[in-house]
Amino acid sequence: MTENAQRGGPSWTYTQDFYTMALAGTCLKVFTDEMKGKGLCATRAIAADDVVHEETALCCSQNMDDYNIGVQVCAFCLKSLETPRTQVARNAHCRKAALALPHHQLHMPESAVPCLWRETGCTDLFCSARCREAATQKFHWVSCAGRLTAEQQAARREFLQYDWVQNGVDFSDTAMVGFRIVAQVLCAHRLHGCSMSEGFAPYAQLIRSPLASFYFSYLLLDNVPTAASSTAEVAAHAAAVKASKSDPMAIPEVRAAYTVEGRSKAAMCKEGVALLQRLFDMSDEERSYLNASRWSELLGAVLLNGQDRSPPSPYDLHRDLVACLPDGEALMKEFEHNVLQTSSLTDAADLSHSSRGQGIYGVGCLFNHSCDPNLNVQYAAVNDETLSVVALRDIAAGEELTISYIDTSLPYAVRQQQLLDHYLFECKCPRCRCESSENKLFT
Ligand SMILES: C[S@@+](CC[C@H](N)C(=O)[O-])C[C@H]1O[C@@H](n2cnc3c(N)ncnc32)[C@H](O)[C@@H]1O
Repeated sequence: MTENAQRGGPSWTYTQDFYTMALAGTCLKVFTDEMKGKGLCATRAIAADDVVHEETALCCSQNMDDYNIGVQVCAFCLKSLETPRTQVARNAHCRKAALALPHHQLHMPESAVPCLWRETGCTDLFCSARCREAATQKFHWVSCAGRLTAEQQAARREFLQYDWVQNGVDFSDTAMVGFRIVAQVLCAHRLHGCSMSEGFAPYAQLIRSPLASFYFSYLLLDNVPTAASSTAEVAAHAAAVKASKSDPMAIPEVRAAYTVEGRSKAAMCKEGVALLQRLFDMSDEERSYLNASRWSELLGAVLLNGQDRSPPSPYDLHRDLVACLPDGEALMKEFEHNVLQTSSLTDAADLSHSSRGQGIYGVGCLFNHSCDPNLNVQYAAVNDETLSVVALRDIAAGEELTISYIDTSLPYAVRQQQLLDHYLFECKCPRCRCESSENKLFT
């Protein structure tokens, strides 16, 4: 164990074989850095716009709110199974309005393959028999609602309805990914005869931190000053950021928000894992492996490594298609105007709400952050759970490969705050170093 890990911080140790296999034939190489932990660099020169990496997810999962309201996606790859019409009807709460969608017949509906245990209560759908088979082998064998006893089903409902909002931060989507990872580990153990640690091995490579290390203070502060704010505000903000490094509770707003509830994060993890133990009817061996501290660490790993995995919206795809037809744009504008008149929606953009999810990528999560990244992550290239990473500019052999974890158009102070709160590090990329000295001159 590294010194860092002994102090409760993330461990930089990893299994070389895991990455040797995963990176074979790519232009990527793992390196370790004292500050950043593991990272990836280029083994050869890369040209702008080249696809640098493509990978399917170790695990991906629909966000809990969308799952609970029945937004239909493939339960394996998250591809949307809605038609533009069903999407409009759901978002506008109005089937009649959706029937007027111009040129709706242009949409070729995705097939929806039901779960093998639909007769006994599973409502999950898949986009193909192949996805159904992959899901069954990987996790669905143990988590399928149609295969659970009444007591397990009750625990499953409790898990889905559990209050995952803790101190103003919603952990439900993280819990949903964690749930799927636990199902994968148990499926490897029960169906494929692996030990619990073998089943967990791909996730043990991920940078870990207990949930208690995550504060999200930027989500709790209403008026985070920006670089454009007054100098005094920037100075006060900088002082607050500095204080928050050793003690986030030093920010009064954070302290206020964090003390309103009686339940601690540790209690949330304990209750969450107890639900999982009931839900999966775990044996003693499984319970001792998947205990509250591993669950907390797993949620931490998901928070640090989860990547947005939102399938393209069928409504957006349809609107773009219709816009290419004569009068198409005008037709769509008129349609949206009419929907807004007849529904409770106030913004046409709300019609596009498809489904959101998250993916965990074994190699993709090794890209470190820079506020001036040389790579861009694309999801829309393929309508499944594939991650595709493209070069934003020419990259020299040996250069570190970086993506941005946040919106790079944000001002320096806000970027630093978000990275610290969510990813637990201070960014010292060349752009931040430059802007930090400008800020010092300012104040
Ligand atoms: C998605 S992981 C990236 C891979 C990670 N370095 C590892 O060892 O597995 C995100 C974590 O990497 C570290 N990290 C990423 N970019 C960094 C940077 N620019 N400076 C310092 N630490 C960074 C932080 O600990 C962050 O929480």
